[in-house]
Amino acid sequence: MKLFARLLSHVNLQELPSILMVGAITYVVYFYYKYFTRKNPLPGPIPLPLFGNFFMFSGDNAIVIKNLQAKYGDIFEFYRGPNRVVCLLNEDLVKEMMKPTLNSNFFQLTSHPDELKELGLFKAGIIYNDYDGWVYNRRFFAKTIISPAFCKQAVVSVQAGFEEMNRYWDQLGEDFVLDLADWMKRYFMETIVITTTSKPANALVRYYEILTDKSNKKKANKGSDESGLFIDAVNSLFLIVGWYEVFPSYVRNFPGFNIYTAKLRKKFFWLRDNILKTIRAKRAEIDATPEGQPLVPDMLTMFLTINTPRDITERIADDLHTKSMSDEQIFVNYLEVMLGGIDTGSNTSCFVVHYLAHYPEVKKKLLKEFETVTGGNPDIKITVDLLNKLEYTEAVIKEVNRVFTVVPIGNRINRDPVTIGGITFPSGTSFTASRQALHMQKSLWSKPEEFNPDRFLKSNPENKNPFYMFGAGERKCPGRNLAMIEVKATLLMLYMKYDVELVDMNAPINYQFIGRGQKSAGM
Ligand code: HEM
Repeated sequence: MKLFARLLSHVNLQELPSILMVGAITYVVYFYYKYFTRKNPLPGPIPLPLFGNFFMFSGDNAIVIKNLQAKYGDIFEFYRGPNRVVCLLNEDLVKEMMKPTLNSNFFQLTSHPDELKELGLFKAGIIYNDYDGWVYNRRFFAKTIISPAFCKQAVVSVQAGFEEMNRYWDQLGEDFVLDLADWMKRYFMETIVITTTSKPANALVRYYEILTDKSNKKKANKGSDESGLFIDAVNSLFLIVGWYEVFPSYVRNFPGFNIYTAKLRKKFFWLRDNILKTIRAKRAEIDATPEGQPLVPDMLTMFLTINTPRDITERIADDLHTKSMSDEQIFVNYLEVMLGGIDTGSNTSCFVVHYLAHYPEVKKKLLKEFETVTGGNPDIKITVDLLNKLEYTEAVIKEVNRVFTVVPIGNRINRDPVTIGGITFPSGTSFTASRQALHMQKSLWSKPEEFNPDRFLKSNPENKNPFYMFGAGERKCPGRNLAMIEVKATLLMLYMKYDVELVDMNAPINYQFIGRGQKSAGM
């Protein structure tokens, strides 16, 4: 940057437009020279310099990829920003990538995780860490989240969150048409924040206030106080992280884009400071709790006490990972809980509601299962044991995810050269697998276009098929157990209390996979 500034100081201002023009033309010529002489070219749409095929992906990525598959076949390429991505769309092509091998050739998820350095996410937490850092963080994350004490507490929080939402719905009255996608997003945010910190995010109450505010003041100032800013920053997380993942620093800092980058950075660092404050307060709270008095088994308390004399994690640490976690490390893990656990759960729940409205026979069977396990009591205290009995509900959730996969695509980078589909790719190639396409493969699923939850019943052989709702391999979703608890409990409470109808039965699910304004329409 300094060199660039020094060069500029020698330039006559009148010559600047011509210099910029020559620079731009040189870049475009260089980009297309590299593009047309690339190794192992695959079919695929022609990219734009800097942006690649970014503009094609403005809607639902899974649908864009499905359309590209129809045109180019099961293996093709596109450009994410200036980086080439090889897209793989059948089980034979992805099986090597999805093997559950530790430190596999496909450990890395993004091509330039170092771009996340500016946000403090590179070599931290789980998603953007190197292998050793990942092992440490993932071990604590995954073991915390499946510990019986945590799951028990999570069920309590989910039920309390639903009851709170229920009170607002009652106050809104029977004739009020609910935007379920908005409510679910807020409800999942509330329950995820409570299970992580034991402190409310006030996401539900704020939404209720905004909906009922006659003066429109709250609507206009929706992000202005602490909880509003928190909700807004969490809602923008995917966008912020995605912006850094896709666009290298020279694009992010390009005049014009730099203003947008600064806006995203501001939100991110506000959130970081806010979360660090919560973590420090929790640390102080633990220190002030007398020995012998039990600590609440939320995720922060577990992280903060790992490898300390107050360890409440039922000894999830081992001889190799003896360090306690720093506030910074805990911050990134908390951020990843929100990145992984809010939109996924809320959208899955909405998609199920959509499919149940269209498949009354399935809904009838589901309601029967709810009736049986609860004895018909809509106010029953929900427990993990009760949720484990919901086999058909689990089958419905999986089948909805098969036909409408909530995280439809996933990325991997190879460490060593690899041969896939007879083509050898150099190390560092970016691959994208479409989980949605794999879930529709005719050779694996009988009549894949048909919605049939029975295929996921334990007695059905299709239940053993490779299934990617939670991904696969060493990076398979560590939150899957919690996710199933939350979604099952939510559906149980919703359908035991309400008869849910869609406003518009003809409206398809309106979904944009990127994390940006994800919505399920018609509810
Ligand atoms: C219905 C809900 C959920 C779905 C469908 C889902 C799906 C996924 C998928 C597909 C992956 C990528 C796996 C791969 O690349 O092979 C993933 C990763 C991840 N998920 Fe989830 N997830 C859900 C809920 C959660 C929850 C509740 C949490 C945390 C509380 C969570 C945290 C994570 C994390 C941290 C990763 C990254 C793992 C790694 O890179 O090692 N997810 N999830």
